[in-house]
Amino acid sequence: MEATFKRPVIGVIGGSGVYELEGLSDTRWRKVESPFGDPSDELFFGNLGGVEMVFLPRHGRGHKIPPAAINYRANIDAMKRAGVTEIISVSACGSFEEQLSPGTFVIVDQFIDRTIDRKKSFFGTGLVAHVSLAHPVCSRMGDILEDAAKNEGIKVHRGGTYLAMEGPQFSSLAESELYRSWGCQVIGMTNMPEAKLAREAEICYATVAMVTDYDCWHPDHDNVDVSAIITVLLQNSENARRLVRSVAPDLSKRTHFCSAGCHNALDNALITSVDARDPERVKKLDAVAGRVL
Ligand SMILES: CSC[C@H]1O[C@H](OP(=O)(O)O)[C@H](O)[C@@H]1O
Ligand SMILES: Nc1ncnc2[nH]cnc12
Repeated sequence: MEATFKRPVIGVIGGSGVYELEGLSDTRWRKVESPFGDPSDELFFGNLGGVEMVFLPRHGRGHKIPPAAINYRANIDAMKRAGVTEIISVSACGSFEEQLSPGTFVIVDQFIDRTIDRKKSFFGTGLVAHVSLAHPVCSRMGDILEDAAKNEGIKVHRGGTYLAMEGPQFSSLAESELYRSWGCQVIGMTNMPEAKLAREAEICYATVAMVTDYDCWHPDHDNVDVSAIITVLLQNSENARRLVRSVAPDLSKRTHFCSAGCHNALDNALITSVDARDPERVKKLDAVAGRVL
């Protein structure tokens, strides 16, 4: 079915240390029901100079949910139901490179998924789909985020591979060295399967990975711990807020579907013949895949 153009609604998924989005008007927290279960929290709706915004704290307000227990499917499904067309993921991360020092914002462009115990697809038995993840983040959003960060005087690095680990423990030194030898730039515990699910839901997705530490490989820096991460995050939260405020109007200027193809990710993805589909699964996919069902 032809896609119908929907006006941009900017979603923000806030990670560690980012539990609210200030500076919006007409704000309200509202529960959004999902057939995939409970999202991490209510969604926070608001308006930023005419731009519709929807915010979700990934770990819930008060940081109650660990990375592996986050219901990523419910979160993305709820965002889709709320009309969100592009998601900015704001995440804390460890750095594998000397020059990516704490405080640097990395606009990630690739992922390696080492998570093991998470639901990673909306599809499955009864309705099988395979989307492309060759380019797992939206390059158009990446361009806008990079320009905005530079304009705001934020130290930004364009491109980089985010190693998604299962956690909740941080890496061993051997793992940290392994990921460095693979050429990864940053490490975190949450952006997979989030990015995969956003792609299946045809929502543009971009990660702003805020470096908080050097994990445990750097001989001149202490091994990462939560208090060090929070200290850096608090120092950087104003930068994160300025970046979001600065990109929202630019993202909302889009008058066509995403030029990078995110809004058409399901065009050639479904493989189960119509008569073999499980009606129950099809029903749950009304928001995520209704366009192609
Ligand atoms: C608080 S330390 C580890 C924690 O921080 C990152 O969370 P998020 O990606 O939501 O900012 C990392 O992925 C871990 O979940
Ligand atoms: N070193 C690290 N490893 C995993 N997740 C992180 N989040 C912030 N720093 C991290």
